[in-house]
Amino acid sequence: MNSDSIHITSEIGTLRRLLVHSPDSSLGKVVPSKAQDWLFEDIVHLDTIRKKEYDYYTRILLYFLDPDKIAGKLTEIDSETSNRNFYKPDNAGFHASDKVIELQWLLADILRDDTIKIKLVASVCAVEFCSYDTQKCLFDLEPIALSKVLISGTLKDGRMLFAPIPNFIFTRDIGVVINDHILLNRPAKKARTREALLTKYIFFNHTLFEAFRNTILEIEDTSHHFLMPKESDDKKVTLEGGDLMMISARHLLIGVSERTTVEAAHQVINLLFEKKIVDKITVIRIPKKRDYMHIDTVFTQVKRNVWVMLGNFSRKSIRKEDADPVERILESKKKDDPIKITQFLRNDLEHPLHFDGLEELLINISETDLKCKEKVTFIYSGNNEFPYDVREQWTDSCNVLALREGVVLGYDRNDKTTDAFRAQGFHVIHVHSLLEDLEAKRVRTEDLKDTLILMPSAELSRARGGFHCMSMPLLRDNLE
Ligand SMILES: NC(=[NH2+])NCCC[C@H](N)C(=O)O
Repeated sequence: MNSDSIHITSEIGTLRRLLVHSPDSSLGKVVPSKAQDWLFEDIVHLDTIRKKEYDYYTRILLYFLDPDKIAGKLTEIDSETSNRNFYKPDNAGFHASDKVIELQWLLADILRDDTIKIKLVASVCAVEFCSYDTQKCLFDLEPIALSKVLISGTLKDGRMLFAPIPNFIFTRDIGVVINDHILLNRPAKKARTREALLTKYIFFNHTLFEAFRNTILEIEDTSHHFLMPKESDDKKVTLEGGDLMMISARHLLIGVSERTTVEAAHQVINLLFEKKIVDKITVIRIPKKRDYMHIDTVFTQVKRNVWVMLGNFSRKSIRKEDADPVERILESKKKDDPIKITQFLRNDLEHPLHFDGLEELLINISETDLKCKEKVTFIYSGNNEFPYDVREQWTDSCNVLALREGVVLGYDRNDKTTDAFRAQGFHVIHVHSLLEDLEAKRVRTEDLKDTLILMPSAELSRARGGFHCMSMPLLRDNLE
């Protein structure tokens, strides 16, 4: 990749390149009593999640980002005899796209260098408390076999060396591209530690990222945290990509949430302002709650002037204007707003701006940053009707991925949210029919406008992330 192969200045510019990880065998190892530790809501059926769900995601991504790999070839790719080899990163028939980039494929690549292999195996063994013998056994593995073990935790003979990392499919959380810089995460949850380690080695060692070595940013714990008598949440530095959104060329959003601490936001602000990478950073504090683990579970952007969000974070619902007076007065006594928004400007740190509600901020972004002249509109989770609003937010109605401005991927199970998309004039199409139309050349990807593409989701949604989480964009066109 050349030096313009990593560049992100918005959430909706045409997507050109991203990092993904398709469900590996470790998803089939989650057991009920462990599911919560491993951050899954339920156990999933491996074959279904791969064949009937995630493979459709791969197909649609390739159709949009790297069509030569797929257009007109689906019958052959998906024939019985092909055995899904096209989708398996360890197989010679793997698509090996450099636009829809699979992390396991990059991992195997860097392991071909013995020096990197020694360092990475030793680091993984240190965090996983492996014996010296296990370390030696890992070092003796071939790069492809080793990449599989480092991810799944299991040897070919079925022996388990350490826990799997089933959340590796949520590549969003490993970091974020901010203009031409890559900010790496520090996971809040132990179950995600190895993901951060593996990707750090990939970014620092794979030739794909050679031109970017000097633009990788990391943040660390401070002496304050080490010296505190007991772990204080806010001084701990944890940061996950789902809480970061590069919303316009000079403006970054940071969520302070269950996963990202105030101290991490503080460090990111100082670091990015010092290096003059952005001019504006807005901190959005949401409740530390499993339901809203990152800000991208609460809202994402669809078009310059269209956002999908959970109505509970709406100023209107906070004020409860429609409630009867007694209820309204009692409610207004509660000081704790569910959301607190503070915007820092690089040139005037002492005078941050405050926003009353999420809509106010998003309208400001559309109008001020993105110079939008049209009316800014909101699509609410579950059409803003209780209990569908919270039910559908739980299954990621607010977590869509924009392939282009106005063309987004979402789950097919969020019916009321889908109705709300329709009501705003969006065309809704299921990925099965879209792929058929594309293969039959009845439609071209560039013809799609204002479209919600519905993706199968029965198993995927149990892992508690949508397509925004399942993507780490590396390159998007700048918005005009
Ligand atoms: N950006 C996101 N919202 N990611 C969702 C991650 C879901 C994952 N099971 C976790 O709890 O960590």
